[in-house]
Amino acid sequence: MSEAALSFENITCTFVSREDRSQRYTAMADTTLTVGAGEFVSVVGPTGCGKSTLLNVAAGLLRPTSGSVRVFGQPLDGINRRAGYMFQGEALLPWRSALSNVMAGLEFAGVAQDEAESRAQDWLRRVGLGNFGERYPHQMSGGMRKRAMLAQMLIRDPDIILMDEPFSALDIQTRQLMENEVLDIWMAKRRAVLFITHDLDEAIAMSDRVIVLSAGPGTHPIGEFAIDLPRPRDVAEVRMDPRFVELHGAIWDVLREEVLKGYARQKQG
Ligand SMILES: Nc1ncnc2c1ncn2[C@@H]1O[C@H](COP(=O)(O)OP(=O)(O)OP(=O)(O)O)[C@@H](O)[C@H]1O
Repeated sequence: MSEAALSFENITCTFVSREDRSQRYTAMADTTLTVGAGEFVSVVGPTGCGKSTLLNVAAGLLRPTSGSVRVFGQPLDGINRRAGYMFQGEALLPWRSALSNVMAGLEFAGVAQDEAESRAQDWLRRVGLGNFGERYPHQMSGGMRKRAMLAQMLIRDPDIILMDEPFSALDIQTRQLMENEVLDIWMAKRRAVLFITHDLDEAIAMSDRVIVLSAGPGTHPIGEFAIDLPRPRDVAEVRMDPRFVELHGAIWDVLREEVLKGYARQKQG
């Protein structure tokens, strides 16, 4: 069996509590999960349960309190150099054009200017921004900025792709277009993807496997579902598939209670 691209082994993350500095809050407890090479895995869970914490651990930005992370079998120590990430917010440098933003990672890695520029131009074309390389972030729509961020991440050809609700700020049509684009690119490259979302439809439409997290504190996986829908998929059309509806029902059965618990916790403040 080939080695997992990413494996979390008994990960626990505790933080100093924001409410009472003398207390600790256990965000994630004893979490074990893997993402196979070439596998698209989504993690869903109620708001505030620890999804971003999990991604930060995978990126090497946050060291777990206990447990370990392996990247293609090697213990992760520091930043995960084999991963590219795309977070919820805006990550473009406002003083750089789209082209210049997309080539930034290559420049930092010491790639020659000419080559960086031609590869960036190619990636801009692949994400549908071929004619917009000169635009600055404030001259682009939210969807265009997300496309540029996608190109900025993919240009470095990471072996593992980490995405934290990357399209949550987009309108539904733009979002579905981008989800399909990500799937097309993923089908061509088959990198390992860990995709965080609170949107169950998005998770099912895109993934090979969906993992459900419990509400915090002490978040951990409570369900795992193989998504056996045929590929290639169109994220809008696949939702009509009777098997999609069936999977949605089964996963929602597990997720519902946790969403209610998470909501109640938030209301308590
Ligand atoms: N640096 C920190 N210090 C203290 N508490 C933290 C820290 N980071 C996260 N937490 C807490 O850990 C829990 C999990 O946070 P996290 O951001 O991972 O959740 P999430 O599932 O990504 O949330 P959302 O669905 O709102 O994006 C939350 O209760 C949060 O308040």
